[in-house]
Amino acid sequence: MANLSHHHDLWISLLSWLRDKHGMKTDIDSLAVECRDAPGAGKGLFALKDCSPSSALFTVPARALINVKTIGSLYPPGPEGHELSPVQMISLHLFLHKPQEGGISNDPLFGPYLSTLPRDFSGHPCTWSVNERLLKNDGGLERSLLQSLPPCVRRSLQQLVSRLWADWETVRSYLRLKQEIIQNLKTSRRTSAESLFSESPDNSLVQDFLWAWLNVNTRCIHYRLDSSISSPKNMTLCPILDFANHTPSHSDIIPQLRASHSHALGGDYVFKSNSARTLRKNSEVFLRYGGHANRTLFIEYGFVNLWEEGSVERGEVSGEVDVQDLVEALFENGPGFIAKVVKQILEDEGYWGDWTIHSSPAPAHPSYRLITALRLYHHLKQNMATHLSDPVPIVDEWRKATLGETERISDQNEECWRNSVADICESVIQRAVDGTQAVKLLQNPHEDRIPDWSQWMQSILLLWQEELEVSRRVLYSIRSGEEF
Ligand SMILES: C[S@@+](CC[C@H](N)C(=O)[O-])C[C@H]1O[C@@H](n2cnc3c(N)ncnc32)[C@H](O)[C@@H]1O
Repeated sequence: MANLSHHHDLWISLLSWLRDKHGMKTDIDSLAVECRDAPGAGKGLFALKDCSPSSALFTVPARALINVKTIGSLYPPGPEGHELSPVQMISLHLFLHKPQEGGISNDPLFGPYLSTLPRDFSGHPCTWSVNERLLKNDGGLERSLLQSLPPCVRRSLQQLVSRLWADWETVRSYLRLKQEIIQNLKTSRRTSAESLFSESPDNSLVQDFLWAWLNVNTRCIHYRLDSSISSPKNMTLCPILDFANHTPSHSDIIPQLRASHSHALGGDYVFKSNSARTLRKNSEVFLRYGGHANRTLFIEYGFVNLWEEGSVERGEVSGEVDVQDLVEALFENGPGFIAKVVKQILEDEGYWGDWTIHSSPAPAHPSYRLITALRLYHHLKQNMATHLSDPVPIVDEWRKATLGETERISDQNEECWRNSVADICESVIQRAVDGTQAVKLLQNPHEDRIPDWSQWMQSILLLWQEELEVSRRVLYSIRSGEEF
């Protein structure tokens, strides 16, 4: 109960800050949502009243957002052009002003907002990876959790975690050059910088940066600050909105910049209800984070969309599996130096990687990128005796089929790549069966300390189940002679 009321107090403080400091309207006519417990997903946003389609839900003043426009002057470029990226800058700000355990943030600018951010990311796979490295021999639990993940999930996670470590190093180098940032902090608890600049900083500092970085990664949304739509600056942390959980089917909240500010970038952020739906009082208000595959949701956000066993295979739920490791292994096990040649050509032509199989739309199918890569491999393999030293004519034939100038390279080539897809599906099926078995054997080592264990296991099992059902379905398509 104490915890519940603590959260409620933080929410009330946030609203007071938004109203008194930033002039936000927080009466029920202007703020139609509130933060409540969302079982299985932490906190969530809920409607305080019925809201008709396209009605205003709330408007967050521009100055209450955390982005390069509102904090950029605190973190100017360093002497040798050392500039922080938006992710690094916002992460640094959160890192410097992380709330004390069980307390609030002393940040004079955004304290009441930072105090509402989640404190615990122990179920996020990025945390498992960082702790495995920090705790070394004591990181056995984290190691077995990581080893229980499907290989493609582990691989995507490694890429994400590499970004985290690179950002941490950049932020440390920046602070080393601009030590006055820490020296001038009046209210932050980061008053001493000694360990920060040592070769191996205290684990607690790394974990605080991880907390900051995960908040940025899981809560920032697109917000136009730069005239170029693809600029990395176009992101922000946004109070209230960042309590919205994801649903794959639709968005109840539609972000938009206030029309009267459309000439100016970085105006107040207005959120309206969906134009095709009425929101019912007390219903949860969802934001669709994007059409992400479950492995992406898992590594970026630490959860997966829930679905019923069998529904991917029945075509009711869409599933996707990344098979890059198996395709690379196929190339590596090919004759001679073929792997090197194939990689070089596919990289040059923009077809390296992102090789997936999909359960929908029917028929379940390999991605075009996967078919294209396999076509090249088999064409080279069939002609390597004569052409590997000069693959230009082979590549030309492959390119023609890729660009649709010819329908196919040859019937034999079609048969070969289809057989490879079937082999890949069989491998995925086998390892999904083994992987599921291994996860079921994993034990919660500290029942009292990991209350969310069964939820973590459910997510990992669903990732394996998706691998199983998608690959079975694609194998069925291949064996039935489906054309893709
Ligand atoms: C933008 S925050 C949403 C608010 C968050 N639930 C909280 O307690 O502050 C994103 C995080 O919420 C959780 N989340 C969002 N949608 C979810 C869902 N459908 N199922 C489970 N967790 C979800 C994940 O932990 C994710 O990283």
